[in-house]
Amino acid sequence: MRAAHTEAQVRDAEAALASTLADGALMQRAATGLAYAVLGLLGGAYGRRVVLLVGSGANGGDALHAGALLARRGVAVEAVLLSEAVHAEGLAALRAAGGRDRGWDGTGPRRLPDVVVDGIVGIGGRPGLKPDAAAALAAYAPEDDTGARPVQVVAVDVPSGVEVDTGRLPDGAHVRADLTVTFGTHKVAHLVDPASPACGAVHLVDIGLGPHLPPADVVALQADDVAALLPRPGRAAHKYTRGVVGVRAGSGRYPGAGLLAVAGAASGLAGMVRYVGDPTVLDRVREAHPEVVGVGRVQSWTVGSGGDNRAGAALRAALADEVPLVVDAEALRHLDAPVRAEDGSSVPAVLTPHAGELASLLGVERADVEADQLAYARRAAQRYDTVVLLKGPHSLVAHPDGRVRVNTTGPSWLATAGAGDVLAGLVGALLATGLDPFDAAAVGSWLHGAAATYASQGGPIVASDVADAVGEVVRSLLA
Ligand SMILES: NC(=O)C1=CN([C@@H]2O[C@H](COP(=O)(O)OP(=O)(O)OC[C@H]3O[C@@H](n4cnc5c(N)ncnc54)[C@H](O)[C@@H]3O)[C@@H](O)[C@H]2O)[C@@H](O)CC1
Ligand SMILES: [K+]
Repeated sequence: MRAAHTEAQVRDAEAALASTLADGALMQRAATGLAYAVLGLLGGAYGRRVVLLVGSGANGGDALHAGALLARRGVAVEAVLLSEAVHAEGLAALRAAGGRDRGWDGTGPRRLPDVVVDGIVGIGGRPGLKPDAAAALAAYAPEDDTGARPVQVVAVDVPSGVEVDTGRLPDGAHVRADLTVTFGTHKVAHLVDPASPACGAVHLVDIGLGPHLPPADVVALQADDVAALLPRPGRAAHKYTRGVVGVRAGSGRYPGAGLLAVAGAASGLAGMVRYVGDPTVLDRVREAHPEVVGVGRVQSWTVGSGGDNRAGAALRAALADEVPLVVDAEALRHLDAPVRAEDGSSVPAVLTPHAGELASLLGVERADVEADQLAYARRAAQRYDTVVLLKGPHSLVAHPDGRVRVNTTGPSWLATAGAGDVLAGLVGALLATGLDPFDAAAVGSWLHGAAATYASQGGPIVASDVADAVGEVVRSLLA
């Protein structure tokens, strides 16, 4: 499990740990990890040039101490001090090791360095960069019109300027890193979009914080977590004990969505798939998936993918069964908050909106959701009193109690028509096997992304490729 903590949680844990250690020991651990990560990126020391952008706090102190270690190894290190007052011990260490420093006077370098280290601000930073910091960054790590850079940028702890606890980006400038070296635990911004791409690759340095950290509210499941949650048929299993998933999706207008939702549901995780819906879709489903059967009892429903104006009726029919369900696409438009069966009892559900659909569920603008995904996913989970899977490059699975699982699997090629239909069917199948909605949504989105990676191999894919690859991913997890 990759855990992401908030600034306050990190500060409490650091205080508890620091009280057991000599002064400055934690910063030394952080700076050493940072220096070795930079050395790895440089691929050597002699002849390499590193510039440190240094702000007023301990984040700048990390950069200065790492710079000292790099300078002792033979790297040419120059610190650009962006504040009158920087970490005094760090600066002394850098100077003693032969590193140079200068203030920022608006003039850029004669020759660009190999790596720029962003020690402007860490978890104590306010959003955005001050004009001096933004100008120094642009001078030492210039970008062309496409955003490409000749210089690699390593962020200390977090890319300066991003919002650490929310994953939001500021209105103004922020650092865009190739590598972020963080300490003790991940921070929310490392996992949550739109901030997470600004972190580049994230490298975690263990500074001994683990025992002092509380359970994280924001986590990302890893392969072993998913393997542990995967349903496996017992020795005495038969198709009904493994779970029956029903699909009410697709329409005369969008027959393919029905087929793809069935393909996701028919990944082999549940014991049986039923399709209930448009007769023309049913014929095509039977042709493509001869194992799929018609009306009967189910342990879960997937409703709404590629639906038409009958999606409301399909949703009501599914809710009436009072089994767990996935509510997707068109069916989302017919949901009341909180999600309840007709008799008022609560029904375990997973809503699977993309940002636009989540915006409609909450009566806000799509751009607002995209800018503040964590907050809006949590708000929807609370308002609808159910698990919400907000689909995106890093999909969020939000529980009404505030916990969130971030999905980090899947290539950009997964942004393809019908991929959401496959996901809805897959999560429905996992619900049928008995996983609770939070687990089914998180495991489903992890498998969906991993299947896309497997199918893509770095190239283009279509949605049915994703469904076809789920079995292979499950096999490798179980191996
Ligand atoms: N606390 C600890 O025990 C450890 C902290 N570490 C480092 O310490 C960092 C946190 O240090 P600090 O609490 O000193 O805070 P920061 O270094 O994040 O920065 C806070 C300082 O920057 C100024 N500032 C805030 N927003 C700014 C902005 N947008 N532009 C320019 N200046 C701004 C503030 O006035 C304050 O002086 C962590 O991110 C990590 O890098 C590590 O050394 C590990 C140990
Ligand atoms: K930073």
